[in-house]
Amino acid sequence: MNPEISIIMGSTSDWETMSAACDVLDELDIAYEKKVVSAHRTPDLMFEYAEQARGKGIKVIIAGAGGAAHLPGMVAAKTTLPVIGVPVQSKALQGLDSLLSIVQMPGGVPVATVAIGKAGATNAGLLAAQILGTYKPEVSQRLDERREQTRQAVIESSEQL
Ligand SMILES: Nc1c(C(=O)O)ncn1[C@@H]1O[C@H](COP(=O)(O)O)[C@@H](O)[C@H]1O
Repeated sequence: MNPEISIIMGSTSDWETMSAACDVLDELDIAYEKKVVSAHRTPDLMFEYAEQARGKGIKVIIAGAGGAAHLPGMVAAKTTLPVIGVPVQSKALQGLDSLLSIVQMPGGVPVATVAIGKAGATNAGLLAAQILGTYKPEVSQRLDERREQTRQAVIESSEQL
């Protein structure tokens, strides 16, 4: 089965963060593809990738980048597939630069931006799954089960406090 979710990142150094999105999709048994694509370093590849994504059957793109994080916005400029942007934590500015580069898109070209770092990448995976869940009942059922596990874990942790 062709993957319906694409996870792209500006560098292999983003993997530590972006692997959290992959972990969630693995847990939910959702197929995805992952790739390093950079608006700055491989601009032609980035354009080609964004233009061809829909034709390949991709439904949602998760794009993570750090620093001058133009990748999510530039991909969003080349496709009307939903793009979820993950601000990777940078060394110099702790990811505030990444966040602001991704979140402040001009009107007309949205990027759904999540929080900085691994927790944001986890939520990006969940949000992508939730989008698939709007038309795939088996996915929304797995998401409901995961929510229930989270609820139970909080109750148990409270009892052990
Ligand atoms: N922000 C971007 C883009 C882009 O937006 O196209 N391409 C790479 N990068 C970011 O540069 C940081 C450092 O990359 P290196 O570790 O390879 O030097 C990474 O966080 C990457 O996402």
